Amino acid sequence: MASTAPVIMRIMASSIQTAKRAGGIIRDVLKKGDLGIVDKGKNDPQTEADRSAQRCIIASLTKKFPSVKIIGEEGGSDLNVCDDWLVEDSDEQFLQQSCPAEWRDAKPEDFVIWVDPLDGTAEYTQGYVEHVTVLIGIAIKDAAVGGIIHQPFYQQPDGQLGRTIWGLKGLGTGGFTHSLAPPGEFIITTTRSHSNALHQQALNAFPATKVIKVGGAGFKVLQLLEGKAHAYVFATPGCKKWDTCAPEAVLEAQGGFLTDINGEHYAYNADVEHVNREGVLASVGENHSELVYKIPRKVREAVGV
Ligand SMILES: Nc1ncnc2c1ncn2[C@@H]1O[C@H](COP(=O)(O)O)[C@@H](O)[C@H]1OP(=O)(O)O
Ligand SMILES: [Mg+2]
Ligand SMILES: [Mg+2]
Ligand SMILES: [Mg+2]
Repeated sequence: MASTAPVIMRIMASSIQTAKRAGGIIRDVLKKGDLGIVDKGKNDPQTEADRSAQRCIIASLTKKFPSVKIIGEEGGSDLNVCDDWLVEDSDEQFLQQSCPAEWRDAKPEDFVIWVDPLDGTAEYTQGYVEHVTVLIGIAIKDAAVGGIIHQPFYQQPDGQLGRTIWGLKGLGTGGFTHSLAPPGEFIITTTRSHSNALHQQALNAFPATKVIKVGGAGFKVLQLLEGKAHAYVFATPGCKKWDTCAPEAVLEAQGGFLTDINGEHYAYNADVEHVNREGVLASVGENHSELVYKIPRKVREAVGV
């Protein structure tokens, strides 16, 4: 079954296992205590966990899918990794499912895999480890189609650490229980470490009953999926394609939307600009275009300039 399954199914099944392994690396670096922090820019740290998790993911997926384009947040990585970091297996349960017809004939050269080995690095370095996710997003041509969101520090009821959420458009989602956000309230989830005056103006335009400030694009989308918030607002550039590809695919496989603040989808082919210049607006799906028009036009015009 595994070797004959369509490419999208094999990439998803390998990415699920690889994201779990990367999560283990992220826990190990924290346990050892030497984070090896490097500043890539303002409010833009990188740690040994970002570097090592990326090497694990890109080496594993490159070996399995040599003709698929893979773009990782941390740039070119040394792919000569120890066997322990080379993930060869696939999620067999995922492979039992049938591939949506629309993706069955996609060829390796149609794909781009967008890798954020550790989303929420600022929070990781500050001890908010529950905000951290590993994101593997799978695009076919321009569209974010599949995604893995792995939470290395999620505490399972049996005490085990880590859970893995997946979504594939046309198939659905797995790894979590979907809940609706409370009716009669309007809860916004937004950045805790990358705010500015313009972003604050956009937030002020919404009649929010509560604003939750947490780190990471992956964690904020999980809050939408689990009914803890109605909308995710980020009205400033700063997020990149590897931050939004996996969250967009998972959220939209569950009926939500993730777009820029004008309501347009980003394109995820290999030639796009990495920065999401027009910000991020995500919602559980009931009223996405209404949310777009809540943001004052002046604010929308100023974002990305
Ligand atoms: N100004 C920025 N510079 C670098 N990365 C950013 C910036 N703004 C957002 N990001 C990335 O988008 C994620 C979500 O943003 P926020 O938590 O502020 O809502 C961040 O965790 C970070 O990803 P990463 O942690 O992978 O570098
Ligand atoms: Mg980063
Ligand atoms: Mg990120
Ligand atoms: Mg990152």
